[in-house]
Amino acid sequence: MELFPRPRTEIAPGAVHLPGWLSLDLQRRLVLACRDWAKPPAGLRAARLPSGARMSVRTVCLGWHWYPYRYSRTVDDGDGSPVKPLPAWLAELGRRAVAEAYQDPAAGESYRPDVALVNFYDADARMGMHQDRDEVSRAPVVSLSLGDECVFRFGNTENRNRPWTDVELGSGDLFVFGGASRLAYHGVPRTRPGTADPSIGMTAGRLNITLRESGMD
Ligand SMILES: O=C(O)CCC(=O)C(=O)O
Ligand SMILES: [Fe+2]
Repeated sequence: MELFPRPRTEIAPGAVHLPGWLSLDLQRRLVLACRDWAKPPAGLRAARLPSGARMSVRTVCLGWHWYPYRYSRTVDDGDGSPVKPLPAWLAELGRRAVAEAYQDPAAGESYRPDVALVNFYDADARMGMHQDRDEVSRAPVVSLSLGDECVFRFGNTENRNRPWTDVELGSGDLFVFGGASRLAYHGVPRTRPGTADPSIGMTAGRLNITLRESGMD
């Protein structure tokens, strides 16, 4: 429980932050599910960038497997296994997230996420500024955070430089970006190790789940 709950904030048009959106029970359920999804086959791995460098963040995908810079039904850059399915309950959580972030039940109804990227950050992991643009659909991205807090840098749609807004994302926070912000550059310059609440079942690190509509079939 936070002593001073933070309010819903529109960071940019179409980009909404809802602090503490997930109950502790749901956070626990998601942590357990992430642990399961992380197992091989088609488990957690650090993607290799075209430069040859590995990402410091480790990722497991559901629904469609993402690797720089495309989607596939199989883990083409890893063990070749079929990607794990995206559970219906997680897609439903995504619909609720969009409805509540935009205070628009119809926007929630029509949201059909079919991809989830589950990212695990250890104390040293970070994510450079990038756009989520490998999806054909321009439906919103739903982001759920668990464990350690982080600095989430939300930039502009033109380039990876300023102007940007640094948002503190804590465990249970929801961030939705769609509409005019759907192609905004964003990244995670740092996490805040040791800030996680162990009662959700995570003793170290940060998890982030993004839900997306691929627009593919
Ligand atoms: O970890 C985050 O909060 C952002 C993750 C992200 O931008 C992505 O997976 O594309
Ligand atoms: Fe992203």
